[in-house]
Parts: sequence; structure tokens; C-alpha cells
Amino acid sequence: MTLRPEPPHRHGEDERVGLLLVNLGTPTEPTPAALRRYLAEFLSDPRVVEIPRILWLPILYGIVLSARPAKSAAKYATIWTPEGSPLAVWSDRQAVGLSQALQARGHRVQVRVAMRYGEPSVARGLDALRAEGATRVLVLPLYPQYAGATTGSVADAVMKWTAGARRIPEFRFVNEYHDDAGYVGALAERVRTHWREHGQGEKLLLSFHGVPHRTLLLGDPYCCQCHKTARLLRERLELTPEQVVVTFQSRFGNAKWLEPYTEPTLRQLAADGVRRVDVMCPGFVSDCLETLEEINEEARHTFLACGGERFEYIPCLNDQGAWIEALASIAERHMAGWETRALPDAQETAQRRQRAAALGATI
Ligand SMILES: C=CC1=C(C)c2cc3[nH]c(cc4nc(cc5[nH]c(cc1n2)c(C)c5CCC(=O)O)C(CCC(=O)O)=C4C)c(C)c3C=C
Ligand SMILES: [Fe+2]
Ligand SMILES: [Fe+2]
Repeated sequence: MTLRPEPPHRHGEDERVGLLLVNLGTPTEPTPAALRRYLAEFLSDPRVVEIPRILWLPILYGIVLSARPAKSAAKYATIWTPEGSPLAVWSDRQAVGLSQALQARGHRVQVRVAMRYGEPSVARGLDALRAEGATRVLVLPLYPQYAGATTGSVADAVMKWTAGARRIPEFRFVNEYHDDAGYVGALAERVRTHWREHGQGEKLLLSFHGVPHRTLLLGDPYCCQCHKTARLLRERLELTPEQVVVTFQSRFGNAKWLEPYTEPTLRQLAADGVRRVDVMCPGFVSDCLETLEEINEEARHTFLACGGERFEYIPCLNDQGAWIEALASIAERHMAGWETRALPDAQETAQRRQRAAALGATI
């Protein structure tokens, strides 16, 4: 194995902290060709589809990648913005906001955004942090609930990068923050703001991305963490258990996934005479295809077509101030003990001069 060369090492250099904010990834454009590239990488991850490769890859490169790219591209086209895919746009804004929030709290931390699939890749993000001198790296996935398919896979990508690194930075991983008070508080604020402007519906439906049911039986904590987030949010909002419904969306394939499923539940609610639902997706911190198209377009249509009268979609946390502050607090907690204090410029220059002098050099 050939190890990658490292940036020049300066004797007496200080420890520098980098933060890698990681999201899922998204196609580069809403076209079948771009979708094919994205889906091929995403769906060949053994943590995402846990079927033996020898059985799965022929299905993936056969049926799935012939039919799905065009269908998915058409869906992405309905949510695309002039700046690109919403998931990428929000992730970038979250990184900028987090960087500013940490700076305002007196930390010197280099923040980079990376995507588990596509670009900017985890490897590119880590290369950039190393080039900027990071000797310690906090990996913060934008997934509040831990799932092997998402959070676990981010760790895989980091480990793959370390395998080629000569000087491996000291890593810390944020595994989950499903019950973090700042995160739940930001969700509650989002709901309350929506209710102030649009009134309150009869039911608050909380829709999380699904995973195969067998992962729950195999010990993945995702399902329990989704339910705990929902309970904490309900308590914050002072709602009764009857006012809140938890569902799972985005089922992929024919296996049983976590239940109840979002769309059938909405049909049932309409059949039961519920006229207005408020729908939120607390497991997604950035609006994306799964919220803007699957929920705000498809699920809305289903509910209204089945007799529902009003469907209120409550947006994700995106770049809301309370959420950015929550992210900063989560990062701070996980960087405890690491030197992140920003030095005033003059002091930093003086320190460098001193070190250089000790080495007999002048700068
Ligand atoms: C929030 C956590 C997510 C989990 C858990 C998750 C699991 C999971 N997803 C698939 C298959 C697909 N997901 C797709 C899109 C997608 N998934 C998440 C998040 C989670 N997925 C997000 C944020 C997005 C949106 C990305 C965007 O660009 O906006 C897609 C692609 C779209 C499509 O063709 O439908 C697929 C496919 C599986 C199999 C899975 C299993 C554990
Ligand atoms: Fe997904
Ligand atoms: Fe979907």
C-alpha cells in the first residue's frame, strides 16, 4: 500500500481542529445520467442494501439502474433550485452557519462539508482539512438518529481514508444526537412558528425515513431513537399521545420496513375523518427529495385525494438559528479537551516568531 504524502510538518506547530460535517449526498443534476452515477454508488454500499453482493449487484446493474434513474430524475426536477439540489444547498449553509457560530464562541475550527456519496467526498474533505493543518478531526454526520446505513457508513468512509494516510489525525465521531435538548428545542420552535402563522392541525404527523425491519431485530438503534425524538418533541409541545402520529417513509424494495408507513397512515387518517394534518420530518435536518417531493408533493396529494382538506408541511431545520446553535453546542461538547481557542492575530504571529527563533530561523 502506498501512503499519501502529508503537508509539510513544521516543528513546534500547534494542534489544529477540523470539523467534517457529513450529509448523504445528492445527484449533481436532475438527469438520468447523473442519477445513475449517484444511485450506483449509494446502492452498492453494503450497509445500505444488506443483500450478498453476488445476488444484489446483478439486480442493481440490471433492473434498478435501468428503470430508477429516469423516474428519480423526474422527481428531482420538481424540487431543483437555481443553486442546485436542496440537500446540497442546505448542507453548505449549515456548514457556513456552524463555522460562524463556533467562531463567535471563540473557537478556531476549520469546518468542511462532505457528502457520503458523490462530491465533495469524505476523502476530499479530509484531504482539505489535513492540508489546512488539522491534527484533530471531529466527524459530525447530519443524521440525528444513528442507523448503520447512514452514520455507520460515514465511519466506513473515514476509515477507508485513514487506510491511506501516513499521519492520521485524532478522530472523534458524533454518533447521534436524537435526544439533544438543542435539537429537540429547535424542532419545537419550528413547529410553534408554523402554528403561529398557519394555525394548529388536528394531528401532528412525524415522518422518519424508514429502514428494513430486520435491522431493528439485529440491534440497530435507529427505530428506538426515532421514537424517542418524537416523544421528546411531543412533550416539548405539550401534546397528548393521541395528537401525534409517528410514521416511516421512503420504503425501498419489497421487504418489510419499519411501520407504520407514512402514506397508508395518511389515507387511514383521512378515512377516519381527520381534516387537517401538520406533517414534519424530524429525522431530516435539511429539506431534500424525501421531504419536498415525497412528503410535500406525493403524500400531500394522497391525503387530499382521500378526503383530507388541509395538509400543512412544516419545513426541516435547514439554517434556522436555533438549529445552528444546537449544532455548535453538540460540536463543542464533542471537542471537550481539545485546544480550540482562537488566538488574536498578533499573539499568533508572536508565537510563531518565538518558535521560529527557537529553531534559529527568522520569519
Ligand atoms: C435520514 C436517514 C436516512 C436513512 C436511514 C436512509 C436509509 C435508506 N435509504 C435508501 C434508499 C434511498 N434513499 C434515497 C434518498 C435519501 N435518503 C435519505 C436519508 C436516509 N436514507 C436522504 C436525505 C435522501 C435524499 C437525498 C437527496 O438528494 O435529496 C434514495 C434516492 C432517491 C430515490 O431514487 O428514491 C434512495 C434510493 C435505502 C435502501 C436505505 C436503507 C437502509
Ligand atoms: Fe434514503
Ligand atoms: Fe423517496
